[in-house]
Amino acid sequence: MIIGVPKEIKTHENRISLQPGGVLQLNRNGHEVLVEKGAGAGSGFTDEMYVERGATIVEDVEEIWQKADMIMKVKEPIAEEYPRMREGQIIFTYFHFAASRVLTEAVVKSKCIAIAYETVEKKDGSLPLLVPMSEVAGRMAAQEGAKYLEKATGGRGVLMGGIPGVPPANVLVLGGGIVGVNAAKIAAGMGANTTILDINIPKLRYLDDVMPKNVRTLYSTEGAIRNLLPTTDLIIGAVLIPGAKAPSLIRRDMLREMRPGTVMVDVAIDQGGCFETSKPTTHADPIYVIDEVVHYCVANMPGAVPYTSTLGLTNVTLPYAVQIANKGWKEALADDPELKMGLNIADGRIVYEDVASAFDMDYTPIEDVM
Ligand SMILES: NC(=O)C1=CN([C@@H]2O[C@H](COP(=O)(O)OP(=O)(O)OC[C@H]3O[C@@H](n4cnc5c(N)ncnc54)[C@H](O)[C@@H]3O)[C@@H](O)[C@H]2O)C=CC1
Ligand SMILES: CC(=O)C(=O)O
Ligand SMILES: [Mg+2]
Repeated sequence: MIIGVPKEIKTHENRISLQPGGVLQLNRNGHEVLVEKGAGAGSGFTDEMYVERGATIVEDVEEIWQKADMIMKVKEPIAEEYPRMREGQIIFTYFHFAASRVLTEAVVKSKCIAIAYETVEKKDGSLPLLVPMSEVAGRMAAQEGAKYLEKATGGRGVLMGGIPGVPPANVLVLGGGIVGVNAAKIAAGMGANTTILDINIPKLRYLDDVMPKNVRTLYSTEGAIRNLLPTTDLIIGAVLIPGAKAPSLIRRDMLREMRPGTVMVDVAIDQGGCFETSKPTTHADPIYVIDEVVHYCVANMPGAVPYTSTLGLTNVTLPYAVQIANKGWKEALADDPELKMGLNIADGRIVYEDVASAFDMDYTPIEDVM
């Protein structure tokens, strides 16, 4: 198979979908890898490193899309990439379809085979291709929150850890999954009073056992959230219903219950966001203010730390990419129920129910396309 690795073109997205060592592994399995010139530079990988491991460097991105049987990306295709997607071509990347009707329609129209990292799912419900990026985004969410709590960036002017004699910041983490736990660890490590809210009681029980003393857990209800808003400094949105649009846990009227300069970091923005007032922002212009509340809604947070993120992402995606390349998508998916969960759209048909229902579009059972 020919595998194409285009350069990411989303704003300030410096990750790449394959590190040089991955090329070697695909070569060893009999596949050819085309890497766009300069695609690894943002993550610290030169063209020479890719060539040394057996890749062909291609200057013209159109040529990569035309020749590749499988395109490996990091972020979802953006408008300028829509016309490049081809019928029957496998695209293996984050799609987050439920957040974008335009993208969903473009992929349906292209008739490509869209295998989404974020819905590959293990039997226990965990999402192996999302985990490392959720770890990065969660840890970053606390860091970014701390930064935007500073006065000069619009925040309340509160130091996360306080000092002796002055209390620390109060941090609410909505969702105690991978993002939430990592956010809470860093926030608590900085000394903040941290509360994790979730609707999964066994998870709260576990977190209560393992988290540091300055982290407490709370069952997530609208009432519980409202009670905390007047004393909260930083809210981190980290809920997920896999494949579906995130639920709006902070509604517009709730902003009035917060103090001016409160900061909200909506990590769940890639699934549409869990605050009603969230809209996607970029690393170039990450925040905006509504009702004196600072909103940070960057949809590709890991893109800011590409060295760490590229290695973390490619550690987990490569074994699946090898399976797809070796067997073709139908056989690879038939052999691996985890990977099968990743198929969202194939041959113009939506086969992931939550994506179809997000936009009231037609749903086709996956067996009909396999
Ligand atoms: N913005 C970015 O750059 C990135 C965003 N993400 C996104 O972050 C989100 C969270 O991802 P993970 O932590 O990996 O998911 P996860 O599945 O590990 O955790 C989600 C948690 O939300 C909880 N939850 C669901 N409904 C809830 C409610 N009403 N109240 C409180 N908790 C609720 C679940 O019980 C679960 O514990 C996803 O949308 C993911 O795509 C992940 C990485 C990067
Ligand atoms: C998960 C995701 O959307 C990202 O890493 O950008
Ligand atoms: Mg994202």
